[in-house]
Order: sequence, then structure tokens, then C-alpha cells
Amino acid sequence: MSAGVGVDLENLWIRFGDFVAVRDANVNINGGDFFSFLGPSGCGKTTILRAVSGFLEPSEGNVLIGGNNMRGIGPNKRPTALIFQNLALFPLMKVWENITFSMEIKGASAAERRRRADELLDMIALPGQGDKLPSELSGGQRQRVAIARALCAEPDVLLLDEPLSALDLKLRQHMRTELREIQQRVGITFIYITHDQGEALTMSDNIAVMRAGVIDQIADGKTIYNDPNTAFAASFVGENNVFRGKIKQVMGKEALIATNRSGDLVARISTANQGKMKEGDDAMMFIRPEAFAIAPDGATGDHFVTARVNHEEFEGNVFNIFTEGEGGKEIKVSIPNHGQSFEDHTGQNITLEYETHNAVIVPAGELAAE
Ligand SMILES: Nc1ncnc2c1ncn2[C@@H]1O[C@H](COP(=O)(O)OP(=O)(O)OP(=O)(O)O)[C@@H](O)[C@H]1O
Repeated sequence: MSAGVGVDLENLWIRFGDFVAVRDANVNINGGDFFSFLGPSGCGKTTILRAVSGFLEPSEGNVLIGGNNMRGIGPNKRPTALIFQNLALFPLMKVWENITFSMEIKGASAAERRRRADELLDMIALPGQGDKLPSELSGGQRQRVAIARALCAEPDVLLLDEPLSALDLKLRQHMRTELREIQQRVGITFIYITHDQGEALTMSDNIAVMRAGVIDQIADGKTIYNDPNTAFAASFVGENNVFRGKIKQVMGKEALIATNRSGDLVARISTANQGKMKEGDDAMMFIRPEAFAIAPDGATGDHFVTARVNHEEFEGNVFNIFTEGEGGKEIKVSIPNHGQSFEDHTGQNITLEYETHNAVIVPAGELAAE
């Protein structure tokens, strides 16, 4: 199986009549990467995948696989295989026959097919299960068989369109680890599309965050979580508290932001926006629930926020505190549970503190829907 074939999208536009489904996408996917397109329903993820697989010709721009321009090359001539959400295994064929169906079409002998099926069954951690019928496997095992069937055709790039969304939550979480392990074992490029940020963060080397046909940010998961470059990326990936305001003063990589509370707040300007934001710009500051700590009462300054506690809940790993800041602003705080005693603050005013590097400023923009 060939490894490490990269995929590039160059100035890719896809239109359906007047509707722009993908707007000027530029993406470089490294060979052997697990790369995810992450975004809400309808943002254009499947459309991009269809353009890579050859089921759709882009309106403008190019798809390159292994540096070769794919324009005019049909789906069955591309070195890709596609896995859908509702993978249909053939119910009356044994697992090994399902896996090697593409070889049967090409006239491979039964012995050859069986050998290959056994190799692939080892790869997906289902050794010795070849003689079962799909109905005798669990949902997650069937999913792995579908992956083996796609890998049997020896693609350079495996395209996965929300393949876990039909599974229940527990299995979905288990399959994340499995999928990542399979990808590392085969070493080929996986392009994965999902609206589930947990899936994208846990499995991917790199992620493209998409919104309404536009790619907002391409980076590894940690960068997207800690250093989002748009309001959408900050609000779509993970929980976040947003503070709207205007830039009061830029101080190198940091800025003061004037919000509707008394006193300005300080934060770091996200890396992609440094040097681009200036005094008077509409801005949004994001602070994650876990970035707040409870400060001594009465502490004041540009990294303190006072709020009234509406209610609290214990979630096991964290205590969540739901508060209302000045102007009715809802602020969620999550305090890690280290087994410490935890006073109930319901109905009280508390002072919250954050470190400047944990608060990030981006230009004001569209937020992800709740
Ligand atoms: N053949 C088509 N004709 C017209 N519009 C289309 C066509 N295919 C997709 N679209 C539109 O393009 C947009 C992007 O669709 P796409 O299927 O890529 O979204 P998605 O991000 O994969 O969403 P989901 O997660 O719901 O599958 C949608 O608004 C969709 O209605």
C-alpha cells in the first residue's frame, strides 16, 4: 500500500447555480495526515469531499492528489476510496467476502482474496472473524469491516464522510481511538469530515474549521482550541464565554477591550490577527470556562470580572458555576475537581480572575449557533 500521498485544494470554488457552496478554499493536506474538515451542517464539507473523490467537478480551481491535477479524472480513476455514514455491507456475504469484493470484480482467486482479507482483518483488529456474517458483528465491528473493504482497493487517500454518526455515543468514542490506530497502521492519508468537534480534536493531525462555504482556520487541534482566529472558530470548537466590545488600546500582542462593564479587560490578540487590529475596532474576547479562577472578594483590575452566581452543578471532573456578569452577561466557569471542599456560592457575588494569555481577542464576527 503506497503511503504519504498529499492532497491540495487550490483556489477551489464550487457553485450550484447562484449558490456558492465552497468559496476559494486553499488547503494543503500532508501525505499520511489524518485531516478533518469540521463545521456545522450545510457548511460545504461533503461538497469538498465529493470534489476530491471526483463525483463533482469544481466550478473553479484545482484538486491535486500526489501533486497531480485531477481535473477531468473520474472517481474510479482516482487513488481514493470513500466511506459513508450508512455503509451498506452485503448482508448475505461473509465478512471476508465483503472485504475483498473489489478483488472479486477484478477476477482475483478465492485463495488470494482470503489471504488479503485475513491481512486486513488483522489490521482492523478483527482476526479470525472472516467467516461471520455482518449481522453477527457489533455496529463498531461492522464499521471496521467497511473500512477494511475500502482499504482493500489500496487507495492512497481514504475519504470518510461522518462514518461514526450512526453509532451510539459510547461506540462513537471508542471508534475514534480505533480509527486513529488504523490510520497510523496503514499510514495513508485520511480525510475525515465531521460536525463533531470532539471527533476532530481527538483524531486529527490537522483540522480545517468551515463555516458557510468558507474555511476559517487550518491548524492542529491545540492551536484551534487555544488560538482561534475567528469568532466562529472560537465559539464552534469547545465551550467559550464571549465578551463583545471595542479595542481601547493595542499594546504589542495584547490589547485592552472596552466592554459594557465598568473598566476595561485585557487579553491577548490571537496570533493570526496580530498587527491587524487597531483602536476602535469591534472585537470579541473569548475566555474558556476552565480559564477562570475564583479570586478574593473585592479584587479589581483589567483581568478580574465580578458576577452573581445563578446556580452551580457538579459534573464529576469539574464544578460548573453559572453566573451573570454586569449587564446580564452569562458567564460559565468550570473549576477542576481535585477533591477540594467546594463552597456553594449560589446567590452570592463572586470575583473571577483570568490570566491574560488565556483570554483571546479576535475581530467581531459571526458566532456558531448554540
Ligand atoms: N447538488 C446540489 N445542488 C444544490 N445545492 C447543493 C448541492 N449539493 C449541496 N448543496 C448545498 O451546498 C451546501 C453545502 O452542502 P454539503 O452537503 O457540502 O454540507 P455539509 O457541510 O456536508 O453538511 P452536512 O453535515 O449536513 O452533510 C448546502 O447548503 C447544500 O444544500
